[in-house]
Amino acid sequence: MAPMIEDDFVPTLSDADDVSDEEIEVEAPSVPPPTNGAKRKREDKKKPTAVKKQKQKKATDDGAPDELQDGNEDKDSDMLSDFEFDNTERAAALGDFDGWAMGGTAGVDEVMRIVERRQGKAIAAPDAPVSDASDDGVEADGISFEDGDSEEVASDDADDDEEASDDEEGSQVAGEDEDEDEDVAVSVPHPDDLAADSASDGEDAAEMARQKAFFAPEEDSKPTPAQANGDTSFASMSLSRPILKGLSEVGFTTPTPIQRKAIPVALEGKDIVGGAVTGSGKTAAFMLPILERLLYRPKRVATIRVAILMPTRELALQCLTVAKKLAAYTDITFGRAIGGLNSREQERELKLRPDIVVATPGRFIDFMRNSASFQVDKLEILVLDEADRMLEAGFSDELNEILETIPKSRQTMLFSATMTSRVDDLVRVGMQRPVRLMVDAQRTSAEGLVQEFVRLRPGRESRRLGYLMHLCTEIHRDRVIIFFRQKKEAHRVRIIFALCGLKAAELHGSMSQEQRINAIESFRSGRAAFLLATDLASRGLDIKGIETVINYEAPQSHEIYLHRVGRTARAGRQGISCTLAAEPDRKVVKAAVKAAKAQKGAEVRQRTVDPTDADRWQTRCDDLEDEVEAVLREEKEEKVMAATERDITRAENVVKYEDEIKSRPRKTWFESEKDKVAAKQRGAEVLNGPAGGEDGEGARKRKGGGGGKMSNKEKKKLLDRDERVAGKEWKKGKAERGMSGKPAGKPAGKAGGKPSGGKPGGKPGGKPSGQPVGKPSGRPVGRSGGGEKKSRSPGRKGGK
Ligand SMILES: Nc1ncnc2c1ncn2[C@@H]1O[C@H](COP(=O)(O)OP(=O)(O)OP(=O)(O)O)[C@@H](O)[C@H]1O
Repeated sequence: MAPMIEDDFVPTLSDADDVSDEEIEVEAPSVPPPTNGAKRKREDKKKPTAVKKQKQKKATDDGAPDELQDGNEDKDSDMLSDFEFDNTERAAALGDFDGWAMGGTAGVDEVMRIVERRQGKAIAAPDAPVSDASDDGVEADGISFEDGDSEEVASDDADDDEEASDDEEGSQVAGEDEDEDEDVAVSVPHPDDLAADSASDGEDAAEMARQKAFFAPEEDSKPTPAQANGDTSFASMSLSRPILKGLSEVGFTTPTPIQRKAIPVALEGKDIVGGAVTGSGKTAAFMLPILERLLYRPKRVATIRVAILMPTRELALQCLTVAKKLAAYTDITFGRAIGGLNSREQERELKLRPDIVVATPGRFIDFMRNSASFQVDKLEILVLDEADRMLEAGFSDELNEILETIPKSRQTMLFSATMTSRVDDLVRVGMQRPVRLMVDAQRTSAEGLVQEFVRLRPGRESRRLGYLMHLCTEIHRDRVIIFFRQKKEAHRVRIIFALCGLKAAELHGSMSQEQRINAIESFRSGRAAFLLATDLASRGLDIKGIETVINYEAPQSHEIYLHRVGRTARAGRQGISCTLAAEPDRKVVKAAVKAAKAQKGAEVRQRTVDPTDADRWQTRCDDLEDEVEAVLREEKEEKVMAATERDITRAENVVKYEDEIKSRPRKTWFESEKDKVAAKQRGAEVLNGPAGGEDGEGARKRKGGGGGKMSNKEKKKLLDRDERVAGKEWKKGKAERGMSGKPAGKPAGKAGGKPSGGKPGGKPGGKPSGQPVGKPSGRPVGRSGGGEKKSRSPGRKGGK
């Protein structure tokens, strides 16, 4: 039985910390901590005023030396009464709370500009409403970007988290438009589906036994006195006043089921594997106990205590916004390590050692390696949101490096709407007897979701766009997110929407971060009625009032389908998903319909579209083909011109700031471009089946349309191989890892790295430093001192 949490006693972070005077002396909050190596000298060095000014500008200043160096609705009537939110009170407050109200320059729309320019002289506007896109807009609120458009930068951009987007969009490297044709995701079974399909009863039983041994039994926490009296509010959960004030500010009065389960367990410091349907409040489920525990941290020494890792930059930004709002009445501090945003600015924030760092893995590693002031050796809590995604092959290298650097002795929490319970996946993360908290049955969709399917009969697949246009002009006309498998297709359809006068924005990995955020802002604010996105946007995005999700094609797996359709019908609201289902989409559609039928209360319906309506639109779109090509050409020309201008500015800056640039130590990179491509390939293989060797033949055949199913032997082989690779990676020693594909120059062991604040790791004979109270003891600590900061790698990429 879990111990009762007394009103006045909440286990705190680092209660066991031995805070020495030495630490206090060296760690004045605003002064960067002393450290070893050349990097410190650089940080201490006064920068020229010109450079400072440059840094304050947004990333659109292509020539700034930083960039050179960094190269790198409320339809409240729709609320379900049994969703256990307090609807009445929330309605008023929630109207104001929007995790995406973070600014952005909505309206900077290249496609619209080109289309309008061309429409002025070329084609007559169709009889549809005309877009009012303009170039004015609100300035981004505290977000500055890196120049993601530069090819030179992109090729060096090891801190870029494009893995997330690119994996989801196929194996293509962002920015390489020429290769788009290779970016075709073949409709083949997802390995998870295969595993589920092929698992024999014997394997099931063995896995169940392993899970029983691996997970701690879930115990009901003893109700607090308030709860015993029937109080189900947050106030009954022993949360402190500042947290309750934050909650009331955002209008959360009653915990959702996952929050009710997770908060007490997380407050005890236990590891958690949590799963609950999309839009059910998982973010607050891990954030609230973290904030509560941080209230009781020792405050004399600033230390990074919590890292929250997300698979995409947009999610990280969203999570940060929500966290800051919940923490509005506390003194808890936040930092970012998010790809695509200005890294100097983030580095400055991180130097202050914020309590919580919200990060994407690539940028997190970049700071671990290249910023001496980024100390993660005192990390006490690690959260992986969208954890099943983070555990996929595309992220395994990053995750391994992070896990081997941060203290083994920590609390780890994993959350996702499609959370895996497979022990092999979870063992990798180094969890200790985690508590499994699965609120909803596996593979369920939100209660308020109606799932529509439009069947495209054989021979009518080529009319897909005609169907989409009909749906978007006649049926689902506002607050619609449309998912595509390929960036290229999303962009093409975006141009067609613009040519037809439909207000749309697009979101995919070939866009700069600034464009990505502007696209979300444009959709969020209602300037764009449609958001045309790839699976970059399928997970986690919480944009208020999305009424409909359209799947232009079904995604690769049922899991991704659930995440996509989960962008609507969130937090007890109603929503519709509409999937265009032709023969290649069969497998996923079948799984979705089967799951929905098994789910009590889930509504599935078939929508019929008159073929002549679809044909009329298709003909119209076909007629626009030449115009689409012309727009694409103009876009390309503008890109080339912009790149040339950037090169000139860059060259001028190299000359102008030569001394400053040379004085900086070079960065080390987590992955070379080649490594990145290889990692993406591995991710794509896991999703689509291997592309080379014996298995590759099968994959090629499938891609070519022949033989769509993997044999049982192929499935087993794929799974076995993944398990072997994962197990090996995790067990490998540092030295061994250093020799196998990790970037050259990475030290195999500790090289004089001093833990943050000069405190030696681990109290002699005591609990390892940073071990939260209430944490089950006995976690094997694989490294001395609960984590050493890696020394800066002498390895250098490229050579200036
Ligand atoms: N206790 C609560 N009361 C009212 N609204 C809530 C509560 N908790 C969360 N919400 C709202 O529910 C919505 C969904 O929350 P959140 O984004 O955390 O869902 P999620 O479970 O992480 O979804 P996904 O699986 O898609 O990432 C948000 O708009 C949030 O503001």
